[in-house]
Amino acid sequence: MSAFVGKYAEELIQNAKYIATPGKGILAADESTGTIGKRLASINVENIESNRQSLRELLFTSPNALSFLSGVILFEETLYQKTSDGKPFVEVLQENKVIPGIKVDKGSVELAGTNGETTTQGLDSLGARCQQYYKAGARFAKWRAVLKIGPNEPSELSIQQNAQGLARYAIICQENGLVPIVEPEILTDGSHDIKKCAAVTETLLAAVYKALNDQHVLLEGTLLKPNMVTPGSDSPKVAPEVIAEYTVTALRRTVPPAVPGIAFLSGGQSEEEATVNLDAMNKLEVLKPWTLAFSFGRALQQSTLKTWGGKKENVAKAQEAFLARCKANSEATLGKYTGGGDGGLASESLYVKGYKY
Ligand SMILES: O=P(O)(O)OC[C@H]1O[C@](O)(COP(=O)(O)O)[C@@H](O)[C@@H]1O
Repeated sequence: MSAFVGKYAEELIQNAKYIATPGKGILAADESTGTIGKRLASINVENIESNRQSLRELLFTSPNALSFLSGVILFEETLYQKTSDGKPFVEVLQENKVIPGIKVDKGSVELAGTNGETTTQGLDSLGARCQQYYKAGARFAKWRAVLKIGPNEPSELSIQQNAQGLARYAIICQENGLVPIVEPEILTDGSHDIKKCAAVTETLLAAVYKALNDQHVLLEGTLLKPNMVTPGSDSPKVAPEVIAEYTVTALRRTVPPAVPGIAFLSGGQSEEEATVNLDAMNKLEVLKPWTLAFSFGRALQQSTLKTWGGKKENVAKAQEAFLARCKANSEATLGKYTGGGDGGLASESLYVKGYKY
C-alpha cells in the first residue's frame, strides 16, 4: 500500500526537509512540568510557571543562537507563553526562521507482566490536539518511546507495542499537518557493550520502520530521533570514532533514504561528549543519505542552566553559554567541530542512573 497522501503532504515534506537543513538542529525545550522541575531543583529554583517562562525566554531570545537552530520542541504550556514584553514565543521563533514543535506524548506507563518495561500514552484525542497545536503555529511534533537493555530486554512485546505506538502517532500527526519526530530511545543504563547496543538499536529501528510502513506514514515528511549507539553506562567508555562507526552502521542498515534527517537525543551524555560524537559521525566517510544533527535537551542546556542559576544578572552570561553550545553543535552537523569548548561545565556528565523523566 502506498504512503499517506493527504492535503498536507507537500507541506510536511517541505518542513521536514527544512528542519534537516545541514548546519542546523533542534533544541529540545519540551521538558514536561515534572522534568523541568528536576532541572530547576538542581539550581535551587522553584518549579513555578514564571520561572519556567524565564528559562525559556532566556533560551529563545538568546542573541544569535537561533541561527544555528531549525526547530525548537515546546511543551504545551510554553507553546502559549510570551516574552516579558508580551511577544508570543511562537512569533519569536518564526521571526528567526525556527519552526515551533510540540511534545504530544503523555509520558510512559509500565507494560504489565514485564520487568519494568514501558509504553507511551497519549493517542486518545491526539488528532484534536494536533489541530489545536497547528492553529497555534506548531508544524512538527515529538513522541518519545523508551526501551531498556537487560538480560531479556527489550522484550518482543515492548518492541512491538512501542513501534506500533510511534507509527499510530506519526500518521495522526501527518493527517493534521504536523511532521512527526519519531523517537525510539534505548536507555544507556546497564553493563552491556557497544555491540549489544548496536544489535538492539538495529532490531528496534527495523521494527519501527516496518510499523511506519504498515500504517502508510509518508517517510519524507518525518524525522528520526534515536539514541547514539554506545556502551552501557556501567561499561568502560569508547572513542567517539567507535561510537560514530557503530551508530552510522546501525542507521544505514535500518533507516530508509526517504527520511530527510536524523536528530539525536543526548541521553545523559555531557555537552562536550554529545558534540564530539556527533562531529565524529559527520566526519565518517561513508554514504549517509540523511543529515545527522542534534535534538538535544540536556546537552544544549546544562551549562546555560548552571550559569543562569535563576538570577536576572546572569542572563547575558547564560545566553553566551547557550550560544557556544548551539554553535559547537552546528559545526558538528558539518563534521567541522574543532573542539576546545569549555573543559569545565560542558564536560560534566549528565547521566542519572535509572533516569525517570
Ligand atoms: O520526560 P519528558 O519531560 O517528556 O522529557 C524527555 C526529554 O527527553 C528528550 O526527548 C531528549 O532529551 P535529552 O537530549 O536530554 O536526552 C527531550 O526532548 C525531552 O525534554
